[in-house]
Amino acid sequence: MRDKGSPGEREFGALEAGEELAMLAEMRGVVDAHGALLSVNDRADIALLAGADVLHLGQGDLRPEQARRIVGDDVIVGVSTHDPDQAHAAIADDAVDYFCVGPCWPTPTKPGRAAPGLGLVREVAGVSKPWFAIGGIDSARLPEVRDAGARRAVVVRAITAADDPAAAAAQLRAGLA
Ligand SMILES: Cc1ncc(COP(=O)(O)OP(=O)(O)O)c(N)n1
Ligand SMILES: Cc1ncsc1CCOP(=O)(O)O
Repeated sequence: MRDKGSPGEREFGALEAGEELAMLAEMRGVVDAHGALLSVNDRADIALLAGADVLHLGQGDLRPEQARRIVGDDVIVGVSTHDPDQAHAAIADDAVDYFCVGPCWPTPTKPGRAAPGLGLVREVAGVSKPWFAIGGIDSARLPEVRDAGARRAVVVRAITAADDPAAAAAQLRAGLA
């Protein structure tokens, strides 16, 4: 769950911790019904209390080893990275289970975030720790992202802004198979 920059956040302000927990409790039921994972953005305390499967950290959040002290060893911990140093630090960090590299293209979902582009994807291509390309990716761009070496991708608008989100997700999945 990521509320940052959402229409709901713009209209009602950022979620209070209690509101976020209540929403996560509802989402737990939905993700379980679909055999999916429940991922919490930024907040280790909320991930622990929500029984999340995944905690995703940005560069300005708790460091992975600090977050681990809160969520323990059973939660999957991931990190956003935006340059080679950050990516190699995530690769070397035993507290990190996966990492993301991007934005691959500038994206309105992350206003003001400079895009390292596909160069960063190429930098980490072949690394054995699981990693995802992120930022500005849609089905049309997926072949380029794959050619750069990515086998996994994170998208926001390509699904949330699609006329048919289920079809868009299926097309993306097929493009990564
Ligand atoms: C899988 C995945 N990737 C990235 C995010 C993070 O979004 P955000 O908090 O806006 O960005 P960073 O601060 O981490 O750069 C996520 N939740 N999940
Ligand atoms: C959270 C985040 N971090 C780098 S780009 C991004 C957002 C990606 O959104 P979109 O898929 O809509 O470009």
